[in-house]
Amino acid sequence: MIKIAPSILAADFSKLAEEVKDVEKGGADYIHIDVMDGHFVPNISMGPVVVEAVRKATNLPLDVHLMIENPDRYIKAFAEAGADIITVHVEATRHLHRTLQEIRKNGVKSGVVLNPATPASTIAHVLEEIDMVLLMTVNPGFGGQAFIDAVLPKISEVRRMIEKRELCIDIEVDGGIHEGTIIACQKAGANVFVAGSAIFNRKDRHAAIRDIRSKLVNNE
Ligand SMILES: O=C(CO)[C@@H](O)[C@H](O)COP(=O)(O)O
Repeated sequence: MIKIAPSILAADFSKLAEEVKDVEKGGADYIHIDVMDGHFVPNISMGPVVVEAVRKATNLPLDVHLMIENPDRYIKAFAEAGADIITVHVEATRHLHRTLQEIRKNGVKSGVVLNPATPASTIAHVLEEIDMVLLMTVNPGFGGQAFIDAVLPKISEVRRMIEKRELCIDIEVDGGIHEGTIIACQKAGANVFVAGSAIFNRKDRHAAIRDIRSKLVNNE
């Protein structure tokens, strides 16, 4: 199932509810929320109060990407704030298997994130515990960066790992996703596409979502 997930990091925060409603109307499938702690990544963004505010603005699933050290401390808070999917970084999580189980215990779908430099083999032991793998196609921390092509073989590798074990797990890609990069990601095996600047930097967000989606095969 193809999903388009606008990343609100690139939205206008002075009218966040309007921005979220606009992309929902324009055909978004998820709302992607980037949580940064100024420690795991060199930037600070939003926390559970923003997730709570976005929850009130839309019925779309909220896909919450935790770019924070020791995410265990905040899983309950993000679940209570209204997250539907919580993803944690392999590189920032001390006891990954336990953390992923904790996410599901809180009634939320669980996902694991890999930085561009992190090999696919690091998640082989947790595939049964997850609903989604998020493969970063930029180094996390900022919007508007250039897509790293070298991640493409890892997308195919993760897709093969999932198929070999006959699991039903989404592969999401995030960073530098736009009309020119999305096709290669789909061909490699991704089915969930995060886009920040490619959507929010355009005046007509409905057209932006439509244009991105139109590049994909089986795009319903
Ligand atoms: O997680 C991140 C950045 O760390 C992303 O979600 C960005 O927000 C994507 O922005 P674009 O590359 O699409 O502008």
